[in-house]
Amino acid sequence: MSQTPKRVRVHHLREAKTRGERLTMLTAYDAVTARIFDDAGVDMMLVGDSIGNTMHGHATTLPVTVDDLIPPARAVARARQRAFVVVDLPFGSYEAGAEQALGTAVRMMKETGVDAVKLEGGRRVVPQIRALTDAGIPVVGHLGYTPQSENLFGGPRVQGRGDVAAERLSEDAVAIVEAGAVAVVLEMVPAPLAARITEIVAVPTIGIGAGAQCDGQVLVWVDMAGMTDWSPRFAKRFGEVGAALRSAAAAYVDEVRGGTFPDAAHQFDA
Ligand SMILES: Nc1nc(=O)c2c([nH]1)NC[C@@H]1CN(c3ccc(C(=O)N[C@@H](CCC(=O)O)C(=O)O)cc3)CN21
Ligand SMILES: CC(C)C(=O)C(=O)O
Ligand SMILES: [Mg+2]
Repeated sequence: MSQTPKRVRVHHLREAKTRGERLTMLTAYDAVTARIFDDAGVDMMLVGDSIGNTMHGHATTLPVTVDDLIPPARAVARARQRAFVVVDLPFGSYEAGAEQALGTAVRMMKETGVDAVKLEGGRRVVPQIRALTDAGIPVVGHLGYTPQSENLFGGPRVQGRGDVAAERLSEDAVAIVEAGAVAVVLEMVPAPLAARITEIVAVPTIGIGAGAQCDGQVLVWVDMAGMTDWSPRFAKRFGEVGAALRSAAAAYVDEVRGGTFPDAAHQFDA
């Protein structure tokens, strides 16, 4: 008899950090993959705005809307048995201020069943994080290279190099944690700086291209599984699922064309 595993809840994140247990996070955009990742023991699933450049065929995350993210977030939350589910607040849905962020986040919570929302930025989003936290909505922060600001950064670049930038990034981390962030994603941050931020904040840091000293790691699942021709340097391919899928589809095409599928086992008698 299979038992439903105990759900990862917000307080488990801080407990994992205290115990020195590393947290694992992957993106998920649908129920099929969410079930597989949950079953594999992934602690947290992110319905990321990376759905834009992965599943929706955009070049970046910028065109992604709240309406784009709600159905996938609902599917992942529904499929989840154990993992903590987070949805990104997409570009343009929270920057204007606490009121806009609250409207977006409340809608996400009401319509999807996720556990938390994630938004990008440091001190500039402190009022938003405070308002959501006050409303009972857990917020995950995101610092370093924040892809929604790629036009300002001039592309994907490591953030926090040099003493001044490192100090600014550390202060941003402290500020968003003080505002209520329950975890902080650190993207493309020099490993020693990510290690220092990990030491000074009480909530878990989740790294992506931020070294091994973070409290957890996150990857975009299509990068992790080897579904694409190219992925960022920090993303290791842990499988060749793209090649496996291509070969399954090619075998299907061959058998249909050759008349060997469907066979007796896959059709119905009169
Ligand atoms: N598939 C995918 N994987 C990701 O990790 C990811 C997304 N999509 N979309 C949202 C953001 C955007 N990210 C990106 C996108 C591009 C690079 C990139 O082009 N990196 C180059 C240069 C890095 C450097 O300056 O050293 C690389 O060669 O890795 C990195 C992170 C990370 N996130
Ligand atoms: C890269 C991760 C952290 C993310 O924000 C996303 O997948 O959208
Ligand atoms: Mg994102």
